[in-house]
Amino acid sequence: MAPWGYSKENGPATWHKDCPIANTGVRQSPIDLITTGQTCAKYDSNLKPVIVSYPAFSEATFLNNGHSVQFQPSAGNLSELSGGPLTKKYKFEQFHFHWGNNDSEGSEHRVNGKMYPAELHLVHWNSESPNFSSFQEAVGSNDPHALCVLGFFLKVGAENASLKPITDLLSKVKNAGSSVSFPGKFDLKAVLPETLTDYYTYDGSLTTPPLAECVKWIVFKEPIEVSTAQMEAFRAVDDGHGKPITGNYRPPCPLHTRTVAASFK
Ligand SMILES: NS(=O)(=O)N=C1NCCCN1
Ligand SMILES: [Zn+2]
Repeated sequence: MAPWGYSKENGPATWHKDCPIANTGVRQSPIDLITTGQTCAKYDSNLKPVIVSYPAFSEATFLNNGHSVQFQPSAGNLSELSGGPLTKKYKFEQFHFHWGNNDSEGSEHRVNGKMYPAELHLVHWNSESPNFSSFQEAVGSNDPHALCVLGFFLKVGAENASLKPITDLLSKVKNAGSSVSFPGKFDLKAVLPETLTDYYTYDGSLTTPPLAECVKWIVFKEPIEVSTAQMEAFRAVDDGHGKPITGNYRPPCPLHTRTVAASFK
């Protein structure tokens, strides 16, 4: 089968052919985060702020893999995540983005049906588990919380100086399969809001094949601002078939019996 993607021929509606869990899974991601009514997110006063320890990365690869652009530091990186709903420490693996070809679509998670123009995912794996000792092993582990992904919505506004080193690099990885070694240091901490207190959290999956149901999702309420020019830079990245990636987001999946917790009222 042709590698998966987001076109009519290989997009989310076809992924079940190689990944049956796409249709049979009961904890698939993304979801629509509903804030009022029956199945809405429930405030949980026990939810603490998320704690990140992200020393500036000094060595990383920035890659266009044909379905997103991802920033992956070298194996030695010491960046860690804890707190929030987590009981363990997680190691940073990579970050990547999902976006649309206009400002009314692009995020994977939605809030009361509203999509943002893009969504940033920071991917981590549980580094304290006795059952695996790498990201790839974590994905294949069947552990319900092997991974933790932090999701941040992007909205159009002022230019984001902290993300500029990334958005300025997009033209260098325009072609699918291309990658560059990230020049200099990158301070991911500076991209994030200062306090990581207000978020939704639920048990879900990877939103791309293999769609493994091993992710503790933490999606932050406050969007991060980027400029129109920065959004346009994402929309110029190619998918390997000579076309721009025009919407690398999976539609929302059924909640089934899951509940969503909110760390804020
Ligand atoms: N969009 S997602 O859920 O983070 N999906 C991922 N798939 C494999 C690599 C890490 N992330
Ligand atoms: Zn993602």
